[in-house]
Amino acid sequence: MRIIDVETMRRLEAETIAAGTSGYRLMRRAGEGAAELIREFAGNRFRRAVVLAGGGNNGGDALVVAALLDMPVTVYATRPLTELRGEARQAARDLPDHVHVEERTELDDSDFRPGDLIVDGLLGTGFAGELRPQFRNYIEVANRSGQPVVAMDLPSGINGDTGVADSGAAVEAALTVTFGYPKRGLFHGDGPRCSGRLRLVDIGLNAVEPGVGYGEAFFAADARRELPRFAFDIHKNLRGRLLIAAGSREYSGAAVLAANAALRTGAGMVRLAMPVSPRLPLPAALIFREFPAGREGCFAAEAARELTPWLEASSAVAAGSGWGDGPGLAEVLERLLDFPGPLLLDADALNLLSRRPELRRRRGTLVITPHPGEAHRLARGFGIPESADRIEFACALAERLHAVTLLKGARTVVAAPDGRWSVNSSGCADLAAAGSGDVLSGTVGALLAMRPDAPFEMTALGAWLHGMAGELGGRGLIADDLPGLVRLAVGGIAAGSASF
Ligand SMILES: NC(=O)C1=CN([C@@H]2O[C@H](COP(=O)(O)OP(=O)(O)OC[C@H]3O[C@@H](n4cnc5c(N)ncnc54)[C@H](OP(=O)(O)O)[C@@H]3O)[C@@H](O)[C@H]2O)[C@@H](O)CC1
Ligand SMILES: Nc1ncnc2c1ncn2[C@@H]1O[C@H](COP(=O)(O)OP(=O)(O)O)[C@@H](O)[C@H]1O
Ligand SMILES: [K+]
Repeated sequence: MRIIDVETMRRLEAETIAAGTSGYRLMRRAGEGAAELIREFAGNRFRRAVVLAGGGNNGGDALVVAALLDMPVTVYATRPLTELRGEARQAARDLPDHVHVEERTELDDSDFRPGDLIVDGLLGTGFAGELRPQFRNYIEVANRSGQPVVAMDLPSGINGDTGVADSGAAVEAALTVTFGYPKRGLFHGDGPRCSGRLRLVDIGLNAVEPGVGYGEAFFAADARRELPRFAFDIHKNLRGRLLIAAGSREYSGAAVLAANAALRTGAGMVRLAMPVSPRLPLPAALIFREFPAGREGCFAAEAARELTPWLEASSAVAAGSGWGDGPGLAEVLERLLDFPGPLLLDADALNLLSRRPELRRRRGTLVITPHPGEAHRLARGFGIPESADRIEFACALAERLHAVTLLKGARTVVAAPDGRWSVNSSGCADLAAAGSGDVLSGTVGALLAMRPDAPFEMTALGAWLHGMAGELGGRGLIADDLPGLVRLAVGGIAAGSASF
């Protein structure tokens, strides 16, 4: 989905309205979509919704939500609802009697209590200039309450174009529901930190013209389009044959996590090559072999030659998780780089490549999945200037290494050597846990094995499925849980579920 700036958003709204859809119709669609997502997010955890309504259309969206929630609702309005204009005025008129409205110049801590779900409809794309004291007060008290906030369109206080909280205060949302198209500010500056989980509601805006906009963000609709679909009578050999070359004596768990994830993502056949026998039980569905190890418990150089029959039997390879560091690994890496299909390199394979950039030659597609530390080492090794802007940095790595580059973190970026890039919308802080990257490498590897011809799309899809698995797991998640949750995310998308 194309990322756009505020001016383009206004133009598309105006054009859609001129083409015959009323502004209020658009606002209703936004509010209805948001209310549905809030119901799903909230479950039965909350006793009351507190809706913060500013004086513009962002407030109007929140009033539509207030009318639709099936729990007690209190609206704190920054100005009398009778002073609202246009569509927001209409939304105020349509509020049912049971919604309790208070016009408040100021809020204090006692205005929120445990069991509240806060809806932020203070400021959206119309926010400009210095935050007025009343809005700053609303934002600060809401953040201080510790109750989860769902932001309408943008977290209030965030500039829709730059993502910067220019006035030093912005809503820290648990969930942001953005309307029509994702705005640029959600992906820069304070945007990723303040927006929390991200969802998009289609409000039927005119389509953005090709070439307009700024890059792509990957949402559930993109996952629905990209997920490989199989004929009813497919054979396992056509569902992707992945070789995972991973692990060491010290880090055998990494290999097992990657293998589980690849199987649960739906690869037809997964082979796991390790330099040791894992101390953990392996899934029976896995094909496993122990390869020669050096003294330090890592792959020995002889493993490079012995891998040949397995490489010939595979449609993609994922390598590097838990490799550790040993003298034989460079030869193994060289052998893998000769593999003609897609090769995913992660973790220690990337660190090795950073130290030995001359090894970078390739017949097939290379996909790299660095976390920020590994990306930093690659930048040093390959002489790439580091950029504080993660999108720019991922693009520079992709271009220099001629590799589809997945730069991990909140709002993971996937960049292609040809300049395309896509920011992932799914994911949450619960993914910041040991082993979660190993699962990602198995998931992306499986998708590359299924669709070797679409490495950029499959890598972006893998990031989305992994992020969604994290969201499904939530607090207390450990990497061992993730493969099963990836399966649920894949299953939900494949079955056309309305969730996500
Ligand atoms: N149009 C459509 O069809 C659709 C629009 N949609 C929704 O509308 C949103 C855009 O609405 P918008 O343009 O009304 O602006 P909005 O974000 O509510 O902000 C304006 C308000 O903020 C105030 N304000 C401004 N600066 C301020 C400051 N520094 N400090 C404090 N206050 C400040 C300003 O106050 P005023 O200057 O009027 O006193 C005014 O009250 C968009 O994000 C989306 O949610 C969806 O429903 C889809 C259909
Ligand atoms: N704050 C966060 N929000 C969303 N995703 C995150 C966050 N922190 C980490 N992740 C994701 O978790 C994974 C961590 O991978 P990595 O750092 O390689 O972990 P490990 O090496 O322990 O497996 C990546 O997919 C990354 O994008
Ligand atoms: K908002």
